[in-house]
Amino acid sequence: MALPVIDLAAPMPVKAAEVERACRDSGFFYVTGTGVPDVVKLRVLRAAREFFALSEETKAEIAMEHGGRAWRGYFPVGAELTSGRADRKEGIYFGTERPGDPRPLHGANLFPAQVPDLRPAVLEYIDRLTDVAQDVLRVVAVSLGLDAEYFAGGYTADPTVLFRIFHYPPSPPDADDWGVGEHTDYGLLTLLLQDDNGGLAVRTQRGWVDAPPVPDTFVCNIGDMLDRLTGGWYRSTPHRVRNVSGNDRLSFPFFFDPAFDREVPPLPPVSSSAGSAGGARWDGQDLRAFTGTYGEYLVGKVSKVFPQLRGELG
Ligand SMILES: O=C(O)CCC(=O)C(=O)O
Ligand SMILES: [Fe+2]
Repeated sequence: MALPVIDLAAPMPVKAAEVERACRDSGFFYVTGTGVPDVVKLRVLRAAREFFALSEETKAEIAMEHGGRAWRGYFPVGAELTSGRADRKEGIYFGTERPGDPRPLHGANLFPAQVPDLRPAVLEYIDRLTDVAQDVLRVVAVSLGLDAEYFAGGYTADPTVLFRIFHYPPSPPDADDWGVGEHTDYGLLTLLLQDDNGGLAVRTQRGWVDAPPVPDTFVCNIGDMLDRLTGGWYRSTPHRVRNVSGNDRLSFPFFFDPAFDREVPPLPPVSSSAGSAGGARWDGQDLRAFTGTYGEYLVGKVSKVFPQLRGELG
């Protein structure tokens, strides 16, 4: 029942077969052998913990309201919605540091003066994880019968990178709200670092399966774009979080998505049964029906998450 662990240092044919199996099954697996040093993870964990311990007033100095259309900054507990319902979490939104880039969801990050190490920690983490994501996509490409550089030379040559740090306060055991309500991710690939507390669960074909922390790994999951590109051959699977550990939980999802200005047409079918393989999607949406750039798709999605900021994205 446990989710598989895939070693990125394994020979390509081995890892490609494992990735294919995992992506057709739940779309969730762990990656190890990524080469990301512990210090890079510890540094971002430590700085995040320091940030969330600040007063609400201090944290609000980098509130998302100050991030404009770059869609960056801090949001307090209860401000972010999943499927219209408030999540029990607070967090900070980041992305690739690109001061002056006027596109929605691009631009400069907001960093807190009170935790000076957060800036270098986050920027280093984003750099490292960008390399890991390109590596995972090489394996995904090969698993689909494509050239290893298919993504890096195309959809993700200039990727849309969003990085978030979440703090989930403890939920009582009988809570009926969620840290993050059930959802799928929007893009190609998500890589998640989490602390020791657990709480993430995945809705597989066999029922809900926990994705607890596993040392020296990231949780990796396929997003809607890869589901769409493969006509449902690879599944973007619903997941949710409830932190019943009794402790404060920190998690670090890194979203790796197609270039903002690119159209994302479906790939050629990988097999005669691909396209119908997945059956109806969990939310009844037909991802293949979408046309336009990835940016248009993404802006439509995120404006539902923070309705009060919708105007910024216009
Ligand atoms: O915090 C987690 O474990 C998962 C977060 C998540 O699913 C998301 O941000 O899309
Ligand atoms: Fe997610």
